[in-house]
Amino acid sequence: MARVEDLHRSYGSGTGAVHALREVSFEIPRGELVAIEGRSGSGKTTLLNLAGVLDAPDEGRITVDGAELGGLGEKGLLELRRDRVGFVFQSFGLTPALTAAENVGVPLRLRRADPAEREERVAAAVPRRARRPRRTRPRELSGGRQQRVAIARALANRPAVLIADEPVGQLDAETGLAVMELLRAVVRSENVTALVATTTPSCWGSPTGSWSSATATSSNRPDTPFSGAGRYQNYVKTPSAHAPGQGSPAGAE
Ligand SMILES: Nc1ncnc2c1ncn2[C@@H]1O[C@H](COP(=O)(O)OP(=O)(O)OP(=O)(O)O)[C@@H](O)[C@H]1O
Repeated sequence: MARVEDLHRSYGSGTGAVHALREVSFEIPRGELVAIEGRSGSGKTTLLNLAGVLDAPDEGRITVDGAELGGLGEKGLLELRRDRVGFVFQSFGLTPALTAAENVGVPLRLRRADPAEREERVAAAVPRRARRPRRTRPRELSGGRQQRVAIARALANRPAVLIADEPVGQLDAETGLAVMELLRAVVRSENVTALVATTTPSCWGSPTGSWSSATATSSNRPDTPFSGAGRYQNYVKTPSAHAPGQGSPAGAE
């Protein structure tokens, strides 16, 4: 469970101050994904940076699995960011010199996970039968494949929170939909809380049939950039429609 309460974040001061977020509140249970939609400049990245512990709010509280981030010291925040948060970026952010499997293993190495656990997690994400992506370097993979590897890397440490900033922004519509389906599936199978920003709501497809949608709470004031065009949209998948390919994102096509 991730809970955001009354978040404020401004940049600059005086007449030049930009109030990127004001009075933003919502909560996301484990195993659910919240899409943050909004035009460019509406504060999506600011919100993701706060939720991903890359930045601190001016006011407000963020709680992950009952632990309030403001109460953690520098060391605690560093460990939380390293071990409990997974990041997915628009431009994939894979290390070019490493193979796909080695990229997936990076967070486990940073945490000094033992080799057996590393192999087990990498094998789950990039199955041995998927030899090509396993041994291939990122530049030899399609954009969709690269993003699948990046998602596997983000989940390698079994994080509590998955942060994705425009994860399909560089993919064509069809590939983007497939990657979004994968994200929805792994959020369920890995029981992670996911926060996904997008300026392109169409990439979500329509929440019909096995999908239901509900709007999460937010109490932005009308003059904030976020309230102008941003909204929180929570797509919840019904348990009866579990997608295949869970747990092996880089191996699933
Ligand atoms: N470091 C900063 N210094 C000053 N202003 C900033 C800074 N970062 C963001 N802003 C401003 O805060 C507002 C929100 O920016 P943010 O990047 O969070 O929006 P966004 O919705 O993610 O936009 P985009 O979709 O273009 O990435 C914008 O007006 C932006 O110019």
